[in-house]
Amino acid sequence: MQSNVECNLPTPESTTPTSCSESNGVELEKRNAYNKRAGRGQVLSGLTHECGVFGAIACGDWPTQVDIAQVICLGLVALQHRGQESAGIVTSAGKCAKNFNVHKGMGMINNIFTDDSIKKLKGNLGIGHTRYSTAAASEAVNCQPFVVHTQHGALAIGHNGELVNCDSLRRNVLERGVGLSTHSDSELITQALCLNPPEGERDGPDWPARIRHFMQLAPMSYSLVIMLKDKIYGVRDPYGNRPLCIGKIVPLDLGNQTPEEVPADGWVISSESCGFLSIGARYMREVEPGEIVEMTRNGIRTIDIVERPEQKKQAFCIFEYVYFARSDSIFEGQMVYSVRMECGRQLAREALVNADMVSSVPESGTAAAHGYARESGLHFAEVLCKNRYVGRTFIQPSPRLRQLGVAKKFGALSENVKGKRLVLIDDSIVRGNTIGPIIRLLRDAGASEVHIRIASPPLLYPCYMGINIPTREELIANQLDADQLAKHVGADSLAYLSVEGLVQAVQRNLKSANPTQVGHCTACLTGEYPGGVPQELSW
Ligand SMILES: O=P(O)(O)OC[C@H]1O[C@H](OP(=O)(O)OP(=O)(O)O)[C@H](O)[C@@H]1O
Ligand SMILES: NC(=O)CC[C@H](N)C(=O)O
Ligand code: SF4
Ligand SMILES: [Mg+2]
Repeated sequence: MQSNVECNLPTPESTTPTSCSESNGVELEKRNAYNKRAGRGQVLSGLTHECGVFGAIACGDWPTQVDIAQVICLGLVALQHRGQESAGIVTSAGKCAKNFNVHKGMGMINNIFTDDSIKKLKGNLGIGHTRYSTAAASEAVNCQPFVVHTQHGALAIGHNGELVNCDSLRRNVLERGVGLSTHSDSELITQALCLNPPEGERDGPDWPARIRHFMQLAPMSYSLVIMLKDKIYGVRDPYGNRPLCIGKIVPLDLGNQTPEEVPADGWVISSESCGFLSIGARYMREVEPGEIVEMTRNGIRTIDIVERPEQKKQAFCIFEYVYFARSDSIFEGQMVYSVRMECGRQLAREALVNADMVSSVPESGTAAAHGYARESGLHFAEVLCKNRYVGRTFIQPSPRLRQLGVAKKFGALSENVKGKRLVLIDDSIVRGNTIGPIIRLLRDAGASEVHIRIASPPLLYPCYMGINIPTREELIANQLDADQLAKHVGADSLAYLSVEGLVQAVQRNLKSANPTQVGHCTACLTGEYPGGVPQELSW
């Protein structure tokens, strides 16, 4: 085992706010990261997930036979990996509905929704949300969807993302006489949509104009489901930073027809497509960056596509491919699993090792490990068994148990490991807390060499678009280069995928109607933010 090198990593307590006079860049970044995260659980490792949004509407005669609330609930279960703090569903009966039916709560979907609560969520359309907080505390008051009553009826919103210009938009909304009851950027979006558009409205509310107006005020980052009494709007920000896609609910028996040919029983809209088959829906397409889609009982249609400023490129979050999304989801015409395999192949081309076998840190490193194995000709075998019940909601460990760290989560498959020279693939290294104890575990189980290969480049910069990468100094790659980190974690060698390699792997088999517009956000790897460095960060 190699000796550890010294590194000056911050303790979680060192991100406590400092006095107001210490407002140089780093201190400001630290203080704002702390304020923004106030009320949220402490994060010890990894990138924390995002939110998931979901919407469903029945076609044909209403009241419908389609079990809308159950469809949404199952749709949210499929998005559970995107957020485990709280969830909610809001349904509506249609134009004559006096009120929306609302059920929200803290925790996981299966604990929040029971047969009883689902029965009460009657309706012909509805939206749902599962939350990992990025702005405002993880508390019941910030659970989504948000519901407000406007002059023109009720409005509900589910939001995935984070507004980069939250503070100025907040001032703008407050100056127009609107009150806000939380610090949530998603409530802010709800209220911003209640503002009359500058060109005014002739015959009642013009919701598409209001949405367009909001999109001009806030360039990114959001995928939204917006529900009125009898319709749902799906909205993706002009950069396409967060995912959103459309599915069609079709009869269970299609005979010899394709899903495109049969009339829809209903339509769904979701952050990811991974849950569609479980609710009898088929994937149709993505919502395009900047697109506003309207879903009614008569079908779906594009209302508008809002342009990006100054012809900037799309900026879909590349970490959706690396880590966040479920492997069976489809983005840009390709399955996430295939892209992860492609990253592994590329990693083998860039950083081959002379070893006996390839393995992975389950689950998210596994597809890349298979790609690495195929490209290198090395044999793949599992070396770690993951306890799927040690989740984020696990009891706060005592200091003694906390020191055992990831050993709680993984066991070594010692018979596969003994005497072997291993290449171990993980998807990412963030704070560097996970990989060291895993290497120890494998060495204790008899591995003769452990070479670490990471299927993404070093994380160096914070994310202002909704991912919890708090401060530069918490990112281990800003403290140690690959060789130093190898020593620090006790690996025989360590190498990352290059930024160019990652982008190539993502774009190699991508299908786009508009290839010149394709683009991915890599800001946390390169420091190049899609809209330029935000002028006024809310951090
Ligand atoms: O460098 P660190 O800060 O320790 O974080 C890196 C780890 O975090 C993520 O996994 P995580 O354990 O969060 O969840 P997973 O089981 O979904 O992979 C990621 O897949 C890495 O394994
Ligand atoms: N992770 C997300 O997308 C969060 C949405 C929103 N910013 C919130 O904190 O509720
Ligand atoms: S900075 Fe990183 S995590 Fe954030 S949106 Fe861009 S690629 Fe995704
Ligand atoms: Mg992991």
